[in-house]
Amino acid sequence: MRVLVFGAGSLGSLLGGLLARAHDVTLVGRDPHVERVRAEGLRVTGEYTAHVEPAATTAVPAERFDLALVAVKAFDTPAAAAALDAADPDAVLSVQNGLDNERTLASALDAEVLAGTSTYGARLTEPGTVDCTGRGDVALGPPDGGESAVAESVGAALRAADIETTVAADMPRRCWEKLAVNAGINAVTALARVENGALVDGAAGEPARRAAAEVARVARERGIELSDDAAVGAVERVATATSANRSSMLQDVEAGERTEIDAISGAVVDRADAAVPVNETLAALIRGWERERGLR
Ligand SMILES: NC(=O)C1=CN([C@@H]2O[C@H](COP(=O)(O)OP(=O)(O)OC[C@H]3O[C@@H](n4cnc5c(N)ncnc54)[C@H](O)[C@@H]3O)[C@@H](O)[C@H]2O)C=CC1
Ligand SMILES: CC(C)(CO)C(=O)C(=O)O
Repeated sequence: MRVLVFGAGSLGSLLGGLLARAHDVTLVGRDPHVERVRAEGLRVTGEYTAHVEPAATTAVPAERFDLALVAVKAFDTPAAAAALDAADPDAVLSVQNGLDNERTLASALDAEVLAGTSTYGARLTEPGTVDCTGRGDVALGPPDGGESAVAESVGAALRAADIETTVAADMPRRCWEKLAVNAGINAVTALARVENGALVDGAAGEPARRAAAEVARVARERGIELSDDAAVGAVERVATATSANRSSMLQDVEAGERTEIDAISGAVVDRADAAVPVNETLAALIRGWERERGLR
């Protein structure tokens, strides 16, 4: 398969690096990472050990691709959609966090867009090197649920590269459950400056559980079957499994960079029929910090 990875940062480089063991992969990212991959190849360390030589570029080549895998931060999705037009991909898979990414991509591209969730942990440690900090899995399928031949063939391509993959007919529920996990963990850990494990039995766990229960309520308002217990249980399970992790939002705040708050807590607030006070508060605090820093 010819695969274009748009957003060769942490997750894009990990999945792109793994895919390059079985497919013809082109990474689209930024220098100095792209420059180093071109010169020395891409090293994958941590849970996997690999040295691969995918093509790497800072602009989407005007060539045909079977699959475009989108791994930019959610606020860069409109730019990704505009840039991907040049590559004319047959299928597009978003592995990003947050709601709306698939809709943004589908509205701009003449391709079958698949929803995806990834629980792999990835971190670019230096240009040319990505560390897999946790083996997880990718779930993918049509964004509105159901089955599709394209989803099956993309799933088979990921499995051929030894990426743990589930082709799922219930992506709407899975995306909302992942949203509950991110709404519960990300802003709380970023504001409290704690690792994910502090939410398991520490005082910061209470707002995390309340935020997740609000996501479940909003999901049900939108016709998705997600119980409070399932959403809260997912937060507890992920916080336990990733207890030593600093969430991506905590890392963004520590690096003084823009966060994905709009696509996570903000998306919950935007879709709620009634007040979601915990998510409203978390979104307002992180947005306030971003404004203060001139990031929005
Ligand atoms: N890193 C992880 O372990 C996980 C990340 N995710 C999600 O995956 C998405 C990506 O996350 P990360 O890889 O951590 O972010 P990242 O910031 O490390 O990677 C994104 C990359 O896209 C590049 N990029 C953005 N716009 C571009 C453009 N126009 N042209 C070329 N390159 C461009 C950036 O330079 C950056 O290197 C996010 O939605 C995140 O929430 C989900 C699960 C785990
Ligand atoms: C699952 C979790 C919370 C792991 O840290 C994550 O997706 C993130 O940090 O963005």
